[in-house]
Amino acid sequence: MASIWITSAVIFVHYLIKHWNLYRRTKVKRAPGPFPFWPVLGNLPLLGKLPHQAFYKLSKRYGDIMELKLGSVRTVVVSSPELAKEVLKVHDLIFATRPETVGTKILFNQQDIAWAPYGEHWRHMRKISTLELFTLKRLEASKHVRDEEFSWLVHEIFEICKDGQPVNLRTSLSSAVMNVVTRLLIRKRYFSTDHTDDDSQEFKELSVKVMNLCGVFNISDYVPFLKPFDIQGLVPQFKQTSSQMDRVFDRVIQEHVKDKSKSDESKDFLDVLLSLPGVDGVSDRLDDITIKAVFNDILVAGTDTITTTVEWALVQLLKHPGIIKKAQDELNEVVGHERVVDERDIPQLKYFQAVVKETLRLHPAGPLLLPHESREACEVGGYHVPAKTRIFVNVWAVHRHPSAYENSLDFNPERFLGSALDTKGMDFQLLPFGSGRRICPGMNFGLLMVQIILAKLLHTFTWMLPGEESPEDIDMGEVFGVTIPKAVPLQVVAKTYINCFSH
Ligand code: HEM
Repeated sequence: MASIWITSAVIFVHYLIKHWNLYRRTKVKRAPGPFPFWPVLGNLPLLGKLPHQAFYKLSKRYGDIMELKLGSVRTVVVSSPELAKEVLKVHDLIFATRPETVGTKILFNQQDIAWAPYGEHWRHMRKISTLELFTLKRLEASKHVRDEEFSWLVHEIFEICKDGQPVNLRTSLSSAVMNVVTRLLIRKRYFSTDHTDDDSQEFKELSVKVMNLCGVFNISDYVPFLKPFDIQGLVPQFKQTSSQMDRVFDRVIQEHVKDKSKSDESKDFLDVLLSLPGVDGVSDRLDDITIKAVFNDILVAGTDTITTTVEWALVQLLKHPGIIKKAQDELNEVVGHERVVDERDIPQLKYFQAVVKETLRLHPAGPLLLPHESREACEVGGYHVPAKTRIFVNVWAVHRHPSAYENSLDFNPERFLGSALDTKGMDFQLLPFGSGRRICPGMNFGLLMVQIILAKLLHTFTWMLPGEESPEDIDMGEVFGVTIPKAVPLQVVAKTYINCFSH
């Protein structure tokens, strides 16, 4: 027994000396950071359950750029607007790739947009997404889908709350958002109480599984020698979900291939993808693997992000009665009580837009963006960043940086009134959608969805907490996953504000 302890101690001391010497011998200047104390795990134990918050706290000690060792992965984290600009603008091309992870390799074969490494395939897919899928024309053409789904959402909330019962807002929101997304993708509506057929059930279960698996932390991605052991038992789940996805999407693709009778206006995303030539420039259509991967991207990236943002907006508004009143007064002034609010009203709703920006500032759905990786060595903030370093832009910290905002922890939409700051990736103190080559391609769609849902909720209802609960009691805890939702889903009671149920 004693010999095991002595051997372990010798290995540990050897490890410390090796790292210390390595640090001292390095000629180039490396960013400061905590000593990678734990053998094998390095700094991983420092991250806890909310890595964006852990990085934020560490940045207070080590600075706006830090280097850490997560398992065996060299990682640099930047936390200020200036350094975010260096990574996403000055060195955009260098940081334009993604690291490979076990899950995304099995689930998407890295043939999607979000997890594809920088290269020909990603460029091609990105071009398709901007020129064919997320165009202004398609956004406008799909307005009726949003109008229908969100007026059903409002009715559903009305029905649940009409006798004073609380609604779990997240459940209702996520079904409505999922329906909009699946209607755009394949003209199908899966998420409703009257859709209980096997297809809908399988699709619902599958989307929940994909979402959960995409958000899971896999130790094998950081400690590669653990990969063959798969100690969390994730690989069978990835594989099983991947083949279930193949089954579901094969069915949908076959249905679409058979039905060629659609007019241009009635084409969905799948029709568009099926009409495009293959990435290789030889095949007459995109291969099924790529199509399925893009579908998954849109389902994962385009649903929870919206639901989470709207839920946080309402939480903040419930905590700030003066702000919700101002937003509702503005809606009443611009829209009035005779009709329902419409997407076309949003440009006139200046205070309301500021509320949405302030929500995206304090609650960015992707607080660390997606991980970037350096394709070659470069310098950031005067420090050397070697090739193949993982980069996290901690926008959660950037959005709280004292150089960017006064009283940065306060929820205060007024800060955006009369300010030209926007969320389109040009202002590096406000980056909820990222910036540069990897900026969110669904940005306009996502922002519009958040705005119109929130506008409808505020215009139609007054909102109250159930029972004796007071705004101070609202739990503000977060959980880390694909997005950062509230740990405890918000329960609220909605009372009708305008009478939109009589017509
Ligand atoms: C409030 C809504 C949304 C937010 C806050 C959001 C945020 C983000 C962020 C932070 C990234 C990573 C950027 C980076 O790594 O530098 C991203 C990427 C992405 N988003 Fe969104 N997103 C939203 C909605 C959507 C929607 C609606 C879609 C599609 C329908 C979408 C599709 C994507 C895709 C495909 C990527 C990967 C881009 C790439 O790697 O080239 N997102 N999004």
